[in-house]
Amino acid sequence: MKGEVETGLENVVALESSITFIDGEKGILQYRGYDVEKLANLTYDEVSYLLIHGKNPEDEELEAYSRTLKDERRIGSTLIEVLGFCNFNIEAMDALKTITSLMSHCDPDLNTNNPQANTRKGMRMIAKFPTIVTSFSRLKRGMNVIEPDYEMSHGANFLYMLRGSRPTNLEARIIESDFILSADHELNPSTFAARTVTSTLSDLHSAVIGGLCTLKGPLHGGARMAVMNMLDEIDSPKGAQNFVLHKIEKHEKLMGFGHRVYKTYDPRARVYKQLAREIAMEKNDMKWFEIAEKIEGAAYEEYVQNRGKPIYPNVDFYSGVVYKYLDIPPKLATAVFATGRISGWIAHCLEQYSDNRLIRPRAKFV
Ligand SMILES: CC(=O)SCCNC(=O)CCNC(=O)[C@H](O)C(C)(C)COP(=O)(O)OP(=O)(O)OC[C@H]1O[C@@H](n2cnc3c(N)ncnc32)[C@H](O)[C@@H]1OP(=O)(O)O
Ligand SMILES: O=C([O-])CC(=O)C(=O)O
Repeated sequence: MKGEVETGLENVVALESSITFIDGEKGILQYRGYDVEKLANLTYDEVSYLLIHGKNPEDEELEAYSRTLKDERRIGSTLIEVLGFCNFNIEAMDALKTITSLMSHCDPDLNTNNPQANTRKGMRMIAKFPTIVTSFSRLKRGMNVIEPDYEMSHGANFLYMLRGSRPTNLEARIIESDFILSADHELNPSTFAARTVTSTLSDLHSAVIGGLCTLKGPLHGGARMAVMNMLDEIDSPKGAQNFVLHKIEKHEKLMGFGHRVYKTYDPRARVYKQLAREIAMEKNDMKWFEIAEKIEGAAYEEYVQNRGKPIYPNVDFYSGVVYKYLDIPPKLATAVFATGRISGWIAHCLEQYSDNRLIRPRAKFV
């Protein structure tokens, strides 16, 4: 056995991948060689195709990809019935993992594990996640489930199914960018989990369930829900400074801040901050944005003063602010993140299957 224990596998390079590049010192993030800031202006379908197929789609390829995703949006009455049985005190993530598991039973490619079948299975999950999450949310609020629209964009249809009314153009644009910005992030914990499941040659639904269970934790995607709860708790820009000081005094983590890889501002947080500003202005309600800016300012100053170095917002911070403005309930936040992340998981699982070696590190016995 070589080497010392790297706790949390920090800086351990576990595999080669041609999907996503991160420079954590400079704050650069690229999917398939393209800066995420630019990709955030495309459609989710385009970026999903890019991640999964490793190239930009030709017009007709995008047309066909998008058509399949739209046509696959519907979930059957059995899945809706089971959603109805889910405990409504749970987070949408728990419903999503239950339904993903059940969905595998109904998948026509259930027992096939080749690249074509896995791409089809992956596309079904990408298409149906918005329907599952929004249906759960509506049932939880005692409302009827909305049939998907088969023409709207991925993002616009998500908000339509959540609310039962069409979103504004800006809202539709913002949720589309949200799904793109959330879509992939190299070997983050949930993707690593999904790849580990894949590396045993288990099936794609199992790998995605592994990803969902991992994303849910508050140190990972669960921080997005925690950020929304924090905004509610602070409730006014005046309360932000004290909130941050209190966290430092109690040696508690500030949710939506810090990152294993970024030593500087997370490039996605910068885009989310701009989106949050735009939606706040459209709604003529700067409250959540101002609270967030105060938290960010206080976190920077107080951590420099108390710990000698700043902490910066990560992807979960301003996305939580954006969700406040989109009226996404906190218990839905991490499942909305997963609705974007699913394309990244599928891309990584396909890459893993295509050149597989069992992922199996060692422990140092003590
Ligand atoms: C989609 C995503 O997963 S993005 C991350 C979402 N998670 C969060 O926002 C939760 C809050 N953040 C954190 O817990 C961490 O920053 C993590 C889990 C993201 C990264 O963790 P690690 O790389 O293991 O860093 P670790 O937790 O060891 O922190 C290193 C130092 O920075 C401090 N630190 C890191 N993040 C924070 C934070 N959010 N608030 C306060 N201090 C922090 C730690 O206390 C530690 O200080 P010390 O060296 O004085 O003990
Ligand atoms: O990369 C990570 O460790 C966490 C993260 O930002 C993500 O999954 O988007």
